[in-house]
Amino acid sequence: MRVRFRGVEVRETVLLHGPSGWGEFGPFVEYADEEAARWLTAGLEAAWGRWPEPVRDHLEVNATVPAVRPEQVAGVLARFDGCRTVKVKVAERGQTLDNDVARVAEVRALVGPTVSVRVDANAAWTVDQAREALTRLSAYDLQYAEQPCPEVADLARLRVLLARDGVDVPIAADESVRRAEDPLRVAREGAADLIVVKVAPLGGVAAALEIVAGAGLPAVVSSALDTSVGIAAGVALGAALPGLDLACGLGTVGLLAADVAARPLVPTAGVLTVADAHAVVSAADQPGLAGHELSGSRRDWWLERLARCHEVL
Ligand SMILES: O=C(O)CCC(=O)C1=CC=C[C@@H](O)[C@@H]1C(=O)O
Ligand SMILES: [Mg+2]
Repeated sequence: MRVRFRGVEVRETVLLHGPSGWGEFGPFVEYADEEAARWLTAGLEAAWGRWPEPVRDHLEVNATVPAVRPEQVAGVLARFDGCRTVKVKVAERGQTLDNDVARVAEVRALVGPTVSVRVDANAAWTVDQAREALTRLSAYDLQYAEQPCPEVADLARLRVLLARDGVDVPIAADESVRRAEDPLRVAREGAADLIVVKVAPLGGVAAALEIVAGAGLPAVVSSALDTSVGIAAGVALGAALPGLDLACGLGTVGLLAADVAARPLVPTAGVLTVADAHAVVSAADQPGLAGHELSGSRRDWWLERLARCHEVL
């Protein structure tokens, strides 16, 4: 990683190659096999299966700003060409609400009033903390707040409290969808205004499409910090969604210090195209692989994990 993101400094992943092209298997290292196995299903779908037909040929993508200091924000934004939406990480462990306010204020000052700004707390706040934080951050005009609190019931309660306070910040569910036993519960309980969907944690493009249909809420497709190969699957999902009004969090290849593809899937003029994603997945080779291969015990660890997850399927 160029800068630390969700505690990750070095991103490791496995690329699979099958008759349909390249797939990715890169569950975060702390995930147990049962959860990681869904990521394998997604990788196998990409390399051996078929994705649904696209209904659009490009997607708008958001810039993603990790929990950096305000003086680092301009440098991060410079890596996202033409993005009209910015997502800012907040509630990072070891930081304060003042740090979040300073970062979001810097983003808003740099992008001006017409760009949309959203925040992602990764389930780090209690309801009271979220209420206080979003009340302060709403001064910077937020498009939405992603997973402010961990529990579905907390999200539902927060929505009621914010409405009562007159704080207009919609709530998006991410972990409550991708890490939940029941990904539709958040929709059933009225706990979110929209959902964030990610191909790998949800077990593939087809599975994610079903969840969006079942939820009946607007959806945003986001990455799992994948290489261009995994991002291509995200583009396939975004391209197949019947409705898509918001920018997708698929611009994260620029957060990696290096990528595997000859033409990395980074947004140009704020968009990613289905044609470019298709080119990555169907390439004969991924040239970056040669420079980034794992060896020794890390390689063994991934191969053993792959085998164990395959057993779970
Ligand atoms: O949505 C984006 O802008 C980028 C992707 C992103 O934020 C994430 C990718 C991978 C892991 C997550 O912690 C994080 C997220 O929570 O959405
Ligand atoms: Mg999130």
